[in-house]
Amino acid sequence: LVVGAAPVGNEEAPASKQVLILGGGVAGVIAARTLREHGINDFVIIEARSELGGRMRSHSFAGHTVELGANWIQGTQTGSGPMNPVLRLAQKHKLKTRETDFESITTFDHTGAVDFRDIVNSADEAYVNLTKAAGARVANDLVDTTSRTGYSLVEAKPRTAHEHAAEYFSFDWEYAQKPDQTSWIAASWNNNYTYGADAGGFSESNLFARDNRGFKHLIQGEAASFLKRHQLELNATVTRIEYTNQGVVVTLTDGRQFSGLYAICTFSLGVLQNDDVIFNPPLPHYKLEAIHSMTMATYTKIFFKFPYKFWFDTEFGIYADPERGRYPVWQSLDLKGFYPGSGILVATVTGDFSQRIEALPSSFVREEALGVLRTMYPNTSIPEPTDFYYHRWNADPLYRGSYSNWPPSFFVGHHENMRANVGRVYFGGEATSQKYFGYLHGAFFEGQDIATMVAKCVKTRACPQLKHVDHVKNTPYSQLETTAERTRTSYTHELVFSLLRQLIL
Ligand SMILES: Cc1cc2nc3c(=O)[nH]c(=O)nc-3n(C[C@H](O)[C@H](O)[C@H](O)COP(=O)(O)OP(=O)(O)OC[C@H]3O[C@@H](n4cnc5c(N)ncnc54)[C@H](O)[C@@H]3O)c2cc1C
Repeated sequence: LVVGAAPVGNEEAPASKQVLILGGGVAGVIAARTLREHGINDFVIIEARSELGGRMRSHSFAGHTVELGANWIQGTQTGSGPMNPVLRLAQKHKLKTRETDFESITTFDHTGAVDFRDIVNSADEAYVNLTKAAGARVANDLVDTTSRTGYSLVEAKPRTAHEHAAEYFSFDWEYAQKPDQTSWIAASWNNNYTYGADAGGFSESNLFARDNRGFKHLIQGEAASFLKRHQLELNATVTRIEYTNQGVVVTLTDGRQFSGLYAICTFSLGVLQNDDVIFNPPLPHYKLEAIHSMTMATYTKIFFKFPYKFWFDTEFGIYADPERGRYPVWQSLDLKGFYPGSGILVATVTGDFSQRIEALPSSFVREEALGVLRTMYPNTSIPEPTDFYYHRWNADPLYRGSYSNWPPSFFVGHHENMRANVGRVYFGGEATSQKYFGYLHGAFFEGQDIATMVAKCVKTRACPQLKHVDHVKNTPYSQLETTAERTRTSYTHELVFSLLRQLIL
């Protein structure tokens, strides 16, 4: 395929391809499919790994296929309402799934099994109240703040280990970060657009992929249905992207170059944040501010294979450790409808705790997590696991985390800037989805939307420039000065009064 890249100058250079699609995850494959639907076949997907799928990543573990990355179709469809496009793909490719029952839980603390399911239910209610209150804030044009503030204002203030574990299960386990680190308003719309049928979302249902071909099969199967061999370049890692208003040239680690009239970059937010790919000219300041203001969170699944099942018969075990976020969620795959008889138990950790275990040797993490199981089952002799694995998403240079999360200091203007094109490089992936950031369907819609736009560019050469704002602005400083002035004045008055008081006394 290709190569002798055309130089990128001031005039439109003869390009090897009309469109370069950088990355072969959901966004990249759906972008390719969309271009094809618009009659554009002169494109190539450039993917670093030896297969398509990206963060849909399965792993052969103890004789079964488990998912290191995405596992659930989150939100399906309510009646004839909007349908999650990932569900449509799953149906087309006959993916085996199983509905998850989040109420099927057993609860534990440092003394063993203790029933605090009522507290878990209250935390679920608090989460619903949190999202409702966020809606009221939007209606009243109030500023965003942290989800922690939101929880406090709806009077959900976890104090005990049980309350923290319950809150974790309904919040951190979804966003991969704490309420303190997460926007209140964006987290709520992200939830509502996915799960809230009355807010235009899909449904509350979550389908767990449990297919021996792997969840990735739906994207690989889809690619196989339309992609030609010459439209795909695997084992091709991009190190450099040179761009102008006339074209794009990318350079790979092995020195090969590809040129295109346009490029769609679907690399994760983490990859963009970590300078794993160099842009030339460097990305403009507004773009960099946006990229570095969103968070690439981390969600880690820790897989154990035991010689036999000794644990709960529910789908989940919730463990309340005195330290919040320390191995709080355990999911059994050794269940009817999942992988019965498999002996597989999965613990999940997120956020800072994920980063911590990524920095530790696997043997240490294995013992630490086994220690938690011994705490949960003080009267049971826990057998030695015969297999153990977790993926270090944060250290992985192709992802640098698991999925994006919206922090409270990230504004809608920032998000527009994240999505905005620079020259002829367009950006699309889960993180550029304003409604569905973090999710597979976010990546799907972005791949589709950006490719539709680029298809128009190719056909008409009249290319829409995506909106960006040069400066994401705060409250006008003139108003702040007035306030500061006022504060200073009253402070001075207080000082004078206090000195006078001292003199008098
Ligand atoms: C642990 C975990 C659990 C998750 N759970 C769920 C879930 O249950 N449900 C859900 O909806 N979502 C879930 N997600 C999120 C979901 O997986 C992502 O939103 C989605 O897969 C992102 O797709 P994408 O195409 O935007 O990005 P990616 O999948 O990251 O695709 C980008 C591609 O670019 C490639 N690449 C990166 N750098 C380079 C380079 N320099 N050169 C060439 N190629 C490069 C990568 O290999 C990758 O294939 C989870 C993710 C993780 C990690």
